[in-house]
Amino acid sequence: MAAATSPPRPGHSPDGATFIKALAESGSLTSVPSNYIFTNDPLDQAVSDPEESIPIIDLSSLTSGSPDQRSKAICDLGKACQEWGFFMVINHGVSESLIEMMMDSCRQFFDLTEEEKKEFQGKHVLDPIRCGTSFNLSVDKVLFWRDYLKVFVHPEFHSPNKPPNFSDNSMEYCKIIHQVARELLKGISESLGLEALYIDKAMNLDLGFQILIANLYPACPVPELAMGIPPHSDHGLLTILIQNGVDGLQLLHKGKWVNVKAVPNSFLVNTADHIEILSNGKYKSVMHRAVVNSEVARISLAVANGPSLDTVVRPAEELVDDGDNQPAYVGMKYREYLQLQQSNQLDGKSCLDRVMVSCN
Ligand SMILES: O=C(O)CCC(=O)C(=O)O
Ligand SMILES: [Fe+2]
Repeated sequence: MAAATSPPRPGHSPDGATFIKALAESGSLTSVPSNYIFTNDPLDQAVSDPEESIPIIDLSSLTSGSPDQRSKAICDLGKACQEWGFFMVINHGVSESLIEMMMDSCRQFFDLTEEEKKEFQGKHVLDPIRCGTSFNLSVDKVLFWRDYLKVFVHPEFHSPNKPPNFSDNSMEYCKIIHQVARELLKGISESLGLEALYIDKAMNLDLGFQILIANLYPACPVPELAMGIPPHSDHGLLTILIQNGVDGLQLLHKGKWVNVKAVPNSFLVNTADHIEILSNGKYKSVMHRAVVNSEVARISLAVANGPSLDTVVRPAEELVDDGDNQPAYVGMKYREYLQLQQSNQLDGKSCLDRVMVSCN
């Protein structure tokens, strides 16, 4: 436990990780410790009321609508992927009680003692259960105001054995989220002019790699000086995120940062790097970041839905030719991509640059 006179210094304790939660809640902080100071360009301020509103997709029109409703939903989905790389999903059919239970389990995980959480620290970026602070302490130059738990949940299901209901809740929640992701990917395939199950088959989603990522961003005394998670794109196909009613996610849209004001009970979905690769750049992965606030802790729960680890992802053959649509990305096995992304600093879309043809 941290005494008020000697607050823990995350990332610098002899035994590895200390969590930002302990530091933020120690009552000893009036400012942001220097190793957390993240200087944002003032021009990077986010806007709350963008001229265009963030797209909303009604999942029920996609799964059980009339043919006309389904065609419209596919068209809306394609537009959302092309113009934003982000959309909110409503009428997703996942019960509010399951979402609440899952959120509670995450909160209870972060409320475990430091000693208990350290059991799940993990050592390697591909360890199936890993909790920690910031992003990757061995490479982060500035620390982020974030604690996290990452768990591989598909095709093999893992779970910490504490708190008591975490395993049951995450198994049920992640299974449903996998189905939602597959439904959305059917619509996205069709919006690209491919057959509905194209992405499902090409990415071998029966063995699709799924990671549950719980993020805790404690209240911060001077939020302008710290960053929860810096600008980045996600590595998989689609990330589906919920939060504890506290906003903080921002997206880069047409060169401006936009605050996401979440519609209650919606899923916040973003397209990730492997959709960009597969679509040969027609749909880009969206840059996003999470900011912190001085009032309350924010918890977000992101489920990253990716290809199977052994899939070599490259642009869909149907979308490339020898003329104007030459492949813009080289193929790479998802496992290698993941390892690359998790082992390096989180730095915008630098990982995707490595598979872009123009950079090779
Ligand atoms: O907390 C958020 O809203 C974003 C989290 C995120 O981008 C991530 O976990 O990859
Ligand atoms: Fe992300």
